[in-house]
Amino acid sequence: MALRPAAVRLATVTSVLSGPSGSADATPLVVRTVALDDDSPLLALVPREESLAWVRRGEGLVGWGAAASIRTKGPTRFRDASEWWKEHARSAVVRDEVAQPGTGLVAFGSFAFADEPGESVLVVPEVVVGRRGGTTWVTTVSRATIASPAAVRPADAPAPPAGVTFVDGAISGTEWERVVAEAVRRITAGELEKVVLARDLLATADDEIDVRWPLQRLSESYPMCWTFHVDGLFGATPEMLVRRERGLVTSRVLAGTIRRTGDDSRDLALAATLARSSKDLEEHEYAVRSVADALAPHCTSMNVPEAPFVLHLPNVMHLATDVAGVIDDDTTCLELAEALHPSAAVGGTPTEVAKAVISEIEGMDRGRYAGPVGWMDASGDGEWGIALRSAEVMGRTVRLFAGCGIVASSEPEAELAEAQAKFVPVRDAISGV
Ligand SMILES: C=C(O[C@@H]1C=C(C(=O)O)C=C[C@H]1O)C(=O)O
Repeated sequence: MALRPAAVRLATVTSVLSGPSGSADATPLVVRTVALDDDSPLLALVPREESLAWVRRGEGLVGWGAAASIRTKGPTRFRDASEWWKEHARSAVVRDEVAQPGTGLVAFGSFAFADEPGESVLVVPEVVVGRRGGTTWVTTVSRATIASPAAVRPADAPAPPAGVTFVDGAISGTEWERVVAEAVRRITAGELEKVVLARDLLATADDEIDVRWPLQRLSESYPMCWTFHVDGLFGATPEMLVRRERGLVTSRVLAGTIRRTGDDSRDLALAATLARSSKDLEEHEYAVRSVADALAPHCTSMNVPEAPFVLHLPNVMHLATDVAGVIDDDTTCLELAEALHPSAAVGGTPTEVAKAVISEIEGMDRGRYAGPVGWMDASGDGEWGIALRSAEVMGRTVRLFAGCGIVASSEPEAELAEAQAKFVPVRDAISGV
C-alpha cells in the first residue's frame, strides 16, 4: 500500500531561483516534529514517488514530497542554495518535540560536480522520518497551517528491475585507458600532481526502475556507507566530505584503493600492501591535505591523523583518514562543503589545474556524480557526503559512474580495473537479484 501523509496533501510549492536576485515563496514553512513509535527499516517507509534518503546502519533520514525546492547552477550554485535555505530557515515556524540533529526543518541536496554544465538541487520534503540512537521521529512540513503528523507505515515493496543490460557510456574502456595515459603524461611533465578521472556506464531495464530496489540492496550490502537518493541521483558512498554537528566538524577522506579478491587472508595481505604503497600513500596525502587546508580557516583546533587506516568495503579497500576540527564560526555545513569541493579525492592537485584537465580530457559530463550530496538543518548542521558509487536514474535507464585518482606511477590497465570494481555496488544493486 502506498504511503500517504495523514494530513491533506498540499500542492507542491516550488520556488526556482536562477541567481541570487530571484525570490522565494514568501509563505513561511510550518514544521512539526514528533516522536514516533516505529522500528521498521527507514527505507521500507518511502513511497515510490519523490523519495529522498540518507541512511547508514539503519539510522538517518528518509523523506518524500517537496514542500519547497530550489534548482541552481553555475559557479554560484552553492551560494544561491545557501541563501535560499537561510531565508527559509529564518522564516520557518517550527514546533520540534524531539530536538535531535536532523529534527525540525531539514533539506536534502545534491550538487553538480562542475560549474558547467549540470544542475544542483535542494529539497525540503513534506514528510521526513528520522532515526538516531534508538529514537525515531516524523517531521511534517506544510506551507499554511500546522499539519497533523503524517501517518507512517510500510510502503509497498519495490519490484526488482528486469532485463537489465549494460553498455559503455561516453567512452569505451580502451579509450578511457588512453585518457589515463594522457593524464600520466601530463603529470610526469610537471603540469599537475594528481587528477581524478571517471567514466560512465549505461544500464537499461525493460521497465521504469523503482529506485527503492537498489537503495534497499545498497544499504544491506554496504552498511558502512551512506546510502542516498536525491532527485534521481542514488548510491552508497563511503566518503564523508563534511559533517557539522554542534560545533564539531568531521570529514572522512578516502584515496588509495585496492580491489578485494574474495579470499579474506589474501585481502588482509593486500590491505597491508595498500598501507605501505607509496603510490597510494602519495595519492592519499594530497586528498587529506586539501581537506585539512580548506577546514583550517574555520577551526580553532584540528586533529589530522598522521597515518591512514584501511577501510574494508565488500568490493574494495581504501586508505582512509578521519579529520576532525572544532569550528569557531557560524559557517554552515553547506558552506563548508562548498569550501571543500572538489577535494583532491575527486578533483586533483592543484585543484584548478585538475579541474581544467578533467573538463578537457575526461570526455563526459559528470552531472552530480562526485559532487556533495546530503542534508542540512536550520542551524547549519548536517552531513554532506561525496556522491561516489553512484548513478543517475531516468525512467528505464541508469547512468553509473566510477573514477580513480591518477598519479605519476598510475597504470591505465590497473586504473580501468579499479573503476570496474567501483561500479560493482550499483551494478549489483540494479541487477534485480
Ligand atoms: C572517484 C572515486 O573514488 C575516489 C577515488 C579513490 C581512489 O582513486 O583511490 C578512492 C576513493 C574516492 O575518493 C569513485 O568511486 O568514483
